Amino acid sequence: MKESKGDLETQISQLLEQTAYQDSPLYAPLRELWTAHQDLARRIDRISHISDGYQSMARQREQSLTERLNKQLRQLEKVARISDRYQNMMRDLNEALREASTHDALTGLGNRRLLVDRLKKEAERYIRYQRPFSLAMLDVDHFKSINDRYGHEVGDGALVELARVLDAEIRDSDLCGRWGGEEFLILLPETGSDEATLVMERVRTAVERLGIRVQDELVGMTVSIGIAQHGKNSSYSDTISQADHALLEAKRGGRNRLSTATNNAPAVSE
Ligand SMILES: Nc1nc2c(ncn2[C@@H]2O[C@H](COP(=O)(O)OP(=O)(O)OP(=O)(O)O)[C@@H](O)[C@H]2O)c(=O)[nH]1
Repeated sequence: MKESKGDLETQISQLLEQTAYQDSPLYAPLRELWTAHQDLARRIDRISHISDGYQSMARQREQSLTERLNKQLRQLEKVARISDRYQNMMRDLNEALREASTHDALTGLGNRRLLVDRLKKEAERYIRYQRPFSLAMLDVDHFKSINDRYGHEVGDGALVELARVLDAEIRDSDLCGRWGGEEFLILLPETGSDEATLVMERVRTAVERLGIRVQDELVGMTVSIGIAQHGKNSSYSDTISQADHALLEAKRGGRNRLSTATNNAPAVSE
């Protein structure tokens, strides 16, 4: 039967302790061998102890490194989330600013700046391609009396209703904006003054039919409209002036009517 290492070592140690064998010629070499073996075993023990220590140190360092890395990753994720939120906020804010700078707060229609921008573009297109376009300037008739009689809030509500009707009556490619106060401007691309007159007559009738409900009363409202087709050698502001003059003409002619500028001489139609 094979002896285990432990058994052999016990045996040798017991042999060396017995005085009876001390005179044997093998005793001294065996003792030397035994001492060398024990020395070697101690050194191996020490080395494996040190190695174990190193290994556990390395494991600990590895662990703390992983923990530090995970912590940094978590912080990075947090920063990325904050940055995403911040960017979304900035995008929304920019969008709101852009909307506020180009749209009227009361009616939601385009404002004077947006209208002028589009007008300039249409005037440039006219120079390049000679595509016709027309402008219609609208003003609510006797609007002051609505304010005076029912109050400013009802007046505001009437303007909102009016804006909704104007926007509903025109094509998607047209642009209706608030020029200021109770004045509105409609830009009609690809439209000559004859066609613009038809469209605006439809708009005038729609407004005339519109009743603003104030408590039990239905308050009527009408608009006067001046129309001008953009012409050769005209700037966009010339066309605005022509539409404005035509509007004055419609007012002078009795209100609730259209006036179309022809060669700078407005022709009134009821
Ligand atoms: N409620 C309200 N009223 C406004 C607003 N902007 C302008 N107005 C009023 O619109 C009225 C315009 O009055 P006028 O310029 O005298 O013209 P009008 O009474 O409409 O008479 P005509 O244009 O001559 O037919 C003024 O009373 C302004 O205060 C607004 O945003 N809300």
